[in-house]
Amino acid sequence: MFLKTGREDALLFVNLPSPLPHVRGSQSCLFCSSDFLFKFLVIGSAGTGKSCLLHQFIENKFKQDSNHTIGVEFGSKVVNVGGKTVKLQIWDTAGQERFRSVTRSYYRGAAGALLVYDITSRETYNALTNWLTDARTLASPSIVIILCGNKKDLEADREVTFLEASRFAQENELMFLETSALTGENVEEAFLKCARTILNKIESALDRGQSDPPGLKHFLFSSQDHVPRSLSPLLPEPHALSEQCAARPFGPRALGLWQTARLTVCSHGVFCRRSLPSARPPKPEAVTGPSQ
Ligand SMILES: Nc1nc2c(ncn2[C@@H]2O[C@H](COP(=O)(O)OP(=O)(O)OP(=O)(O)O)[C@@H](O)[C@H]2O)c(=O)[nH]1
Repeated sequence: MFLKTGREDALLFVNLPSPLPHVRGSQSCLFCSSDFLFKFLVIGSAGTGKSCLLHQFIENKFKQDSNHTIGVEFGSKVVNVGGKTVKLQIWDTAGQERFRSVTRSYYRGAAGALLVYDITSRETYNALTNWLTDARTLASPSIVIILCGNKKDLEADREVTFLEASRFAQENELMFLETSALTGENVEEAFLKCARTILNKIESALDRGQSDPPGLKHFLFSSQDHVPRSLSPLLPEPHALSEQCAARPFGPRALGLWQTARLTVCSHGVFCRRSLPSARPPKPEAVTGPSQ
């Protein structure tokens, strides 16, 4: 669906026609049927249960044999948030110190993050400030972070009280939940709460008439930054989709987000790369866009 008026113009890029002609038949492209794509990170010290939280969220079951994550792992899920379909593209990072430089390279473009500590380990709680510093400096300043006190099921071994963690969250402008990847308690809530807040931010920025509010690009689409180098050669050239978009009634404000549209292609490329034809040169109108 393509929309023409003010506010919706800015949403144009997340309402691409589904399916796109050049990806027709590609059932694997979840992005095509989503209104939004948010890049999420799961960060926190080793052993806090980040991989188990992601697994519980995606598979609805506890990951029994979870090993230390090497570098990063990836998962995605389409959820419904306030009537909008949102694809969460979730990067589960390694908590071990030796991978810190690798995980630091994944912050860019993240719209949301789950910052995880283990309620039975004060050490993991004490490390939160360092993780937060990384998130605040390496991601967009508008990143939405939810603090998750995981392993809520291990009440007898608790070392961090709910009250002190909720104070920490308040002081650092974080949302807060205690979760259990084992029982599933509050796991979906954590992801959805974060996604809902991001969506509210986007919508209130657009309501204020900001077609390109600070951080919006980060919210809408992730860039190629997180695409593994091995996949990069498989991605289509940006103009493969630009041409498609240029045939649509762009409003002047939407043009301000042209660069964002180009990034969409990259996201598409990851999921639809087999269906995309080889790139054709862009038409001159693709640069200026037709007037309404
Ligand atoms: N009781 C309980 N155990 C959990 C929970 N979540 C994770 N675990 C256990 O905690 C251990 C570490 O879980 P992981 O998910 O691998 O931890 P991680 O944070 O991804 O660790 P790294 O990949 O090294 O950063 C595993 O033995 C899990 O079985 C939980 O909610 N409750």
